[in-house]
Amino acid sequence: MSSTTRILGIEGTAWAASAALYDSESDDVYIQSDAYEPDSGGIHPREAAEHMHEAIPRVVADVLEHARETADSASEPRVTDGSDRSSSRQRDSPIDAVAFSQGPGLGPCLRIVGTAARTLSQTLSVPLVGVNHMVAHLEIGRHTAEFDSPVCLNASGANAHLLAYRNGRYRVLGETMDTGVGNAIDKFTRHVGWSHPGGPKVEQAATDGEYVDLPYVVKGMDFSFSGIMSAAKQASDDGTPLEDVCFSLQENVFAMLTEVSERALSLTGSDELVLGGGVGQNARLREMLEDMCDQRGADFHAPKPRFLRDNAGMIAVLGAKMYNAGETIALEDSRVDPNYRPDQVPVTWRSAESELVVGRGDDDTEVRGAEALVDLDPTAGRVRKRRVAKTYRHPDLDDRLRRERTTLEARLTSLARRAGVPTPVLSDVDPLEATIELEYVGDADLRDGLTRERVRAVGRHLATLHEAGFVHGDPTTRNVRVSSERTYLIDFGLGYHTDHVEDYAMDLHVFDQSLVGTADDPEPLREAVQAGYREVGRERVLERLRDVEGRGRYVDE
Ligand SMILES: C[C@@H](O)[C@H](NC(=O)OP(=O)(O)OC[C@H]1O[C@@H](n2cnc3c(N)ncnc32)[C@H](O)[C@@H]1O)C(=O)O
Ligand SMILES: Nc1ncnc2c1ncn2[C@@H]1O[C@H](COP(=O)(O)OP(=O)(O)OP(=O)(O)O)[C@@H](O)[C@H]1O
Ligand SMILES: [Fe+2]
Repeated sequence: MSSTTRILGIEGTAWAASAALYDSESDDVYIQSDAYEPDSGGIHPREAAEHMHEAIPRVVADVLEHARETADSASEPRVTDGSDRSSSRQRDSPIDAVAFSQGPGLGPCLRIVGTAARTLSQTLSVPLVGVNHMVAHLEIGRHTAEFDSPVCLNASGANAHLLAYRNGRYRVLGETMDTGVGNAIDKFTRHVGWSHPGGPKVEQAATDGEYVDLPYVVKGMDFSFSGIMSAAKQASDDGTPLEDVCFSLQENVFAMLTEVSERALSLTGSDELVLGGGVGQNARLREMLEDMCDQRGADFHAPKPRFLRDNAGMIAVLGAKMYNAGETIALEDSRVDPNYRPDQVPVTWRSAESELVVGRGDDDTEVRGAEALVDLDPTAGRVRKRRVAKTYRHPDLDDRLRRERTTLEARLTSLARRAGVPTPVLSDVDPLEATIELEYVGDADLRDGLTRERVRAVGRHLATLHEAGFVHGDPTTRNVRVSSERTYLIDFGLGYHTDHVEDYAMDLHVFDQSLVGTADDPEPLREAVQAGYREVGRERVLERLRDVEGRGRYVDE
């Protein structure tokens, strides 16, 4: 297709009133933005909407003028037989379509963007394209990296999640269980009296800091910031120097994001990672991700800052891909959605060949997991697992995590077997070397041999652990080994003792996300886990699971 596509994009989900022109032939992205800066506190939805009301018309007018000025040099719009997409451009329109952020975001802001987009589309007689803001954060990185099938870490203000493409959708492999990563940092800076946005200030202050211990919470590929944020506020109230708190906050929060990204690469078998979102402007976060990818031989790409923070360029670029796939919407379908999730979007603009092929070779004797190097000796029936140092993590944090997890893995693997769940028998533990030796079990990972029966067994096993008062912590389709007779749970390093229903539900949620991320037809399997769980466990946990799944985490003011 030689014709050029020209899309005008509009963004205004929270703080950035932004418009952009994308020209597919030159690949040029012209962006005009006007930021809302609160006088005090965080983002006030009403004030932000007032800002949009005032600034959106201005940035749109500017970009439209640019589009008119450059229209002559773009391929001449024609009104012909309709066989060529460029022919649909109206004779007097300098663009082919208007793309706008349809959600997620603050309702009052989104509505102003929606109205502006509808008006413009009617004035110019061009179609509308409704863009999911989070998918745009992801696609801009895939576009500028020219990666085929990356895992994407979205680290923005109101969100934090890992996405990977499977079966026509971007699946959420993991996400924050409470606030977005930028909002978490901004809340801390508000507490110490710094103005919004706090991220850049924390980055600045962190340069002179020293490491102090703070909480570190990951659950499979999910994570939570509430504990570390309260601890950081407390530490500063108690007089810990702010630069030390900022430094340690960055070290822990970004190490958590890097760890879950590595786990997603390991689970999907992808060797490409892209970063998206405003927090991606942080140099320390980019450094950690780069380092992690280097260590495991994966490619990392972070778009330029102008494409990381909220901007209409990413809306226009994805708008063009969607427009070319025929994804325009009628006026009556253009309503905005403050809770629009990325996995609700049918991805029609990508070819199916870019699907990841996952699986482990039969003759591999050394496997690199997300955390460990695992030497396999099926003949001798033995496995040696070594948690290697992660150079991206602060050495104090790294030592602590590797030692704790090795000890926990040993203890909980045995405890689970005593409770009646098949697990490998342990032969040696060395916490200082972060090494354990255990029995080789199963013929394949569950990921490579998914059946309803096996998944049902996992449901029963998880319920058995929960009834015994602990969680697995990282139940994925790679942390289950299967043979013709048995289904084993392995890799208990993220497990812990707890009697909270919420923790049990999270354990199930982590497994559920891994099914959605790795199975071709996850629905019957998702039902099978719950059926298995119901045989042994409590209904309350399943009820809580539905609650966890239903939580909207997008807008947090
Ligand atoms: C729904 C949408 O409105 C929302 N947008 C959003 O959060 O804006 P974004 O531009 O992606 O990210 C802003 C966040 O990015 C943080 N930030 C900016 N520069 C930073 C830096 N150098 N280090 C850490 N955080 C930084 C800010 O503190 C703020 O919390 C989202 O994408 O979640
Ligand atoms: N006891 C075992 N018997 C057979 N295979 C095993 C055993 N332990 C590990 N493996 C294999 O090695 C892979 C990685 O092991 P493990 O999950 O323990 O490492 P990890 O680094 O914690 O991985 P991740 O965090 O990605 O789950 C497993 O998916 C499995 O294929
Ligand atoms: Fe954003």
